[in-house]
Amino acid sequence: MSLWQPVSPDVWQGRDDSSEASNALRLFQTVRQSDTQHPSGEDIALLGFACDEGVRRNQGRPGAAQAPDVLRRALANMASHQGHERLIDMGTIGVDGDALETAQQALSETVTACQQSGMRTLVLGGGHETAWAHGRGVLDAFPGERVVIINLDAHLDLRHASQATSGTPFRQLALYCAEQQREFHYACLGVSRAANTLALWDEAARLNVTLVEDLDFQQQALTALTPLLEQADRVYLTIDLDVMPAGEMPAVSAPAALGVPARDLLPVIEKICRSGKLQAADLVEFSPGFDRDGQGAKLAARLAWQIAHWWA
Ligand SMILES: N=CN[C@@H](CCC(=O)O)C(=O)O
Ligand SMILES: [Mn+2]
Ligand SMILES: [Mn+2]
Repeated sequence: MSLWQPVSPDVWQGRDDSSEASNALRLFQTVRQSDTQHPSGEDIALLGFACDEGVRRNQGRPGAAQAPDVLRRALANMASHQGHERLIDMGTIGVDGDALETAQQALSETVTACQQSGMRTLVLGGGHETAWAHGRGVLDAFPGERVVIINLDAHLDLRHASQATSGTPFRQLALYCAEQQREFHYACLGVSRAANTLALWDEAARLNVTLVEDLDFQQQALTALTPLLEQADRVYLTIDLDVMPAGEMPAVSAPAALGVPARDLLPVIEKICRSGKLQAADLVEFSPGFDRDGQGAKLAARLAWQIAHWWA
């Protein structure tokens, strides 16, 4: 089986208002496909990662493998504004059975190639195992540069485990940086004290992670961003959708009891996007089977929509 899967033509579909005016367009009419267009330096490569093997290994609720096309469909009918013309859909990378590491390697290499050709990368899907692949791809594209990883998440994902899971990506990235004598810069914003054991908090302290708890997000998150953005050469933003309250975002592997509402997340996301340093972003842990009337998909797609818009 090929790990790379093209996007089916029935995914990017929506309401056609183009007879009303030449700029009455929606994303399905402006997103370009990689096989028909040559990417340029200004483009944002949209990549799906159809994978939930990391969630399965982490004893979670599988389903995140279905995320890429569900999120593409939710994006398709949204109005196309500034920045959205830069989106170029490069297809989806899947996982063959339980061969997670092979799929992660494929995503990592694709991200590095896109980044080195001057594109930025927006990855949709996967459990948080996406971050080991996406983050490594960015690190490999910019050796010698200071890459700051900003994770909006209820969980630290610094687990110590015998194999890669959705709970280990930032520990893997920390080890990877240490092997290369690179500094590891990691911030976890929106983290829940109740959802992470003391052992994980100790690990975060050992790795000098910048932390803003869910309870303090409104007061502290924007302030905490300033030094992070100043010290960065490049930023990798990863959004674990379980950072939001379960009532807003039911469609995740591990729903948050409290969470940070999207309204509070968005100013932080905007500041990161407008910093001029954002190189890569992803939305992970979306699990469509747990959605309610497509509301979680719409909200996740709106975050992706804002990122592409503010990135411009
Ligand atoms: N991606 C990470 N997920 C959480 C899952 C927690 C849970 O299943 O309750 C973690 O490992 O901490
Ligand atoms: Mn996570
Ligand atoms: Mn999480």
